[in-house]
This record gives sequence, C-alpha cells and structure tokens, in this order.
Amino acid sequence: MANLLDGKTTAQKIQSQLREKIKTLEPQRGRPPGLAVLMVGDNPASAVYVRNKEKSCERVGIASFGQHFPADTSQEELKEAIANLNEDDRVDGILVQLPLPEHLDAVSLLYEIAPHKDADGLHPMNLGGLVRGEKGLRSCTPAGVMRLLEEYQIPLAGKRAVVLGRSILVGKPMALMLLEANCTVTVAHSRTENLEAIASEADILIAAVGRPEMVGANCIKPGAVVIDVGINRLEDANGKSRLVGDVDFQAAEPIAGYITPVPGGIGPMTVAMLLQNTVESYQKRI
Ligand SMILES: Nc1nc(=O)c2c([nH]1)NC[C@@H]1CN(c3ccc(C(=O)N[C@@H](CCC(=O)O)C(=O)O)cc3)C=[N+]21
Ligand SMILES: [Mg+2]
Repeated sequence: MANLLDGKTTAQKIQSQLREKIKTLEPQRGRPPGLAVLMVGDNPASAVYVRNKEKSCERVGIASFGQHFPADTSQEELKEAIANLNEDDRVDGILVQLPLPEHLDAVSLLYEIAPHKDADGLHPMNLGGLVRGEKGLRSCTPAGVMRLLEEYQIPLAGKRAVVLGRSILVGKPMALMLLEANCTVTVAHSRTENLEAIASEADILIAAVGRPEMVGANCIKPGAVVIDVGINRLEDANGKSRLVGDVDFQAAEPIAGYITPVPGGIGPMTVAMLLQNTVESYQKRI
C-alpha cells in the first residue's frame, strides 16, 4: 500500500509557523497582514473555499478584507474594487476567486492586481518570473504540491514528471515548477493521444484534469508518486455529497508508492500557500 502524503497535517504545521511569525512581526509593524478575497456570484463550491480561507486567516492572525459581489457585477465595478485594494495599505494580498460568472473576463482582471499583492501568483508579471526562474509570488496550488513533495523529501531531479491538465491556475505553473526542480516534464491534456501510456511512464504523476476519478490503475507506474489536485463534489444515491479527486484512490493506492488523499491533500496545502504568500508580501512592504 502507498504511503500517504498528508496535506492536512503539513498545512497545519505551516499555519502554526506563520502564526508565530506574525506574532513577532505585528508589534513592530503596528498592523497584522491583510488578505482580500473577492468573490462574485453564488457558486456554492467557491463559497465553501472562501469561507475556509477566511477561517484560516483568522487562525493565523491575518485580517480579512473579503468582498462578496452579486452575480451581475460589472467588469468596471470589479476593476474599481481592485484599484481600491491596491491602494489600501492594510491589504497585502488580493485574490479573485475563480471561476467568475460568464460575462466577466478573468484574464483582464488579473492584470489589474498590483503584482506585489498578487497572492495567487497569477499576474502576468509573476507568471513571467516563474518562466524565467526568478523568485516571486507563486500560484498557490502548484506551490502547495511542491511544498508537500519537499516535506516528504521526495527526490525530483532527473525524474519523469507528467502533469495531466494545462490550466493557468494549476497545470501550466505546475509544469514550470517541476522543470525548475530538474524533473523531465510532460504535460498531457484533453487532446493528448495515448494518455494512459504517457501517464504510466511517470515517476511523479500530477492529476489536475477536473474529472472525478478519471485517473485509474492503468495510468500508474508501480511505486509512482501520485498527486491528486482534483476537488470534485459528487452526490451519492441518497443525495449525500462527498468529495473525490481526479484519481480513483481505491484503484491507485495499491500501485502507487506515495499518494495524496482527497480531502486532506492538496486542498489544505493550497490555503496554506495563500497565507504564506500574503505574509511574504507583508514582510516585503515597508
Ligand atoms: N483564484 C483562485 N485561487 C484558488 O486557489 C482557487 C480558486 N481561484 N478557485 C477554486 C480553487 C479551489 N481551491 C481550493 C482551496 C481549498 C480547498 C480545501 O480546503 N479543500 C479541503 C476540503 C474542503 C471541503 O470539505 O470542501 C480538502 O481538500 O481537504 C479546496 C480547493 C482554491 N481555488
Ligand atoms: Mg485540460
């Protein structure tokens, strides 16, 4: 049976370290770090994540400046809200919760966030820094994956990594971070031919496709490190909802060497990295 990569415990450890850091910095600074999460509309999954983020902020001592906008909010109104937060000295991190309602253009909004307050690492400036291998704010989910691999001292240099998915939020930055860690990286996606054959060559397999339990036994090399980034809410016959990843955990666990659970894997690591990015911006500001 595979070893479990415990994101929940690791995230708690990171959060306690951040809490200690804030305790020493806050008296010197005269204010706590601040994070603003902007949510538009009533996507129930987003509402859960945003609530989790705010609870975690409270636990470590980060002030929340979250704003919840109605579904029919205009692009201009959001731009103005971001501009105000850019100017607000109490705010160190800004995040626009994705996905946004159809009528809004997420890509152009991400340009509006001041790069030094970009807690999600999605501003073109920060993505560009990642491409160039510079230090800077990093996308939270792939950063969480890297941090968890580091925690368990998984060797990466020279290993074959396969990323399933090519989103701007996860797949693309994930591939670049693995490349920076000297993996040999392949990105596979919905148009990839022979996906199973490619996946099963991976020493490190990252599943970020957004399809419940799509990655099965035929995708996994014996002993591989399997990282499940998927968060899918399924309803069972009794109408009860349960959370599953992109990996068929039951099928994968006997084959993999290491595996992340869902829940308790990359989800909590994502939140921990968001808080860490916020504290990093706070430390850098005068
Ligand atoms: N701009 C932006 N940045 C994001 O980082 C971002 C986003 N948009 N949109 C949505 C996704 C999803 N996401 C999660 C965060 C925490 C959990 C999390 O805490 N999951 C818990 C369980 C939570 C539950 O019970 O529902 C776990 O996996 O153990 C999951 C998913 C951040 N996202
Ligand atoms: Mg895809």
